[in-house]
Amino acid sequence: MAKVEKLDAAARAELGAALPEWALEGEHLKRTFRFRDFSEAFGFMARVALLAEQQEHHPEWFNVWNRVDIALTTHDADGLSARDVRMAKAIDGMVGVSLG
Ligand SMILES: C[C@H](O)[C@H](O)[C@H]1CNC2=NC(N)=NC(=O)C2=N1
Repeated sequence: MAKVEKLDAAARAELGAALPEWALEGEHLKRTFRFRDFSEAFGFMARVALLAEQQEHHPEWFNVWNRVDIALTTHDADGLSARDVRMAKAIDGMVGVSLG
């Protein structure tokens, strides 16, 4: 995979406004999601997994029962890139969508 450009300082400064639910921690964007139960949490993870395959960009994540912690970074950039911002926005767009 070709090297990917890291976000520059101006782009990083805009993250708080663009992604208010996400915390910028070093080279990761982090957000914790909570659901009614494990089934809903895992359903969400399945949807994010399909998104990750579409975008060829995969989250670092951790699940315990109804909680899913997601950390986004770009391994090919050794840091944050526009791919993480695009993925975070797409994940935000899924929240609240019925998991059936
Ligand atoms: C070849 C493949 O597309 C790359 O290795 C992709 C896969 N998923 C990835 N996911 C993340 N988070 N960062 C990457 O740099 C990355 N690279």
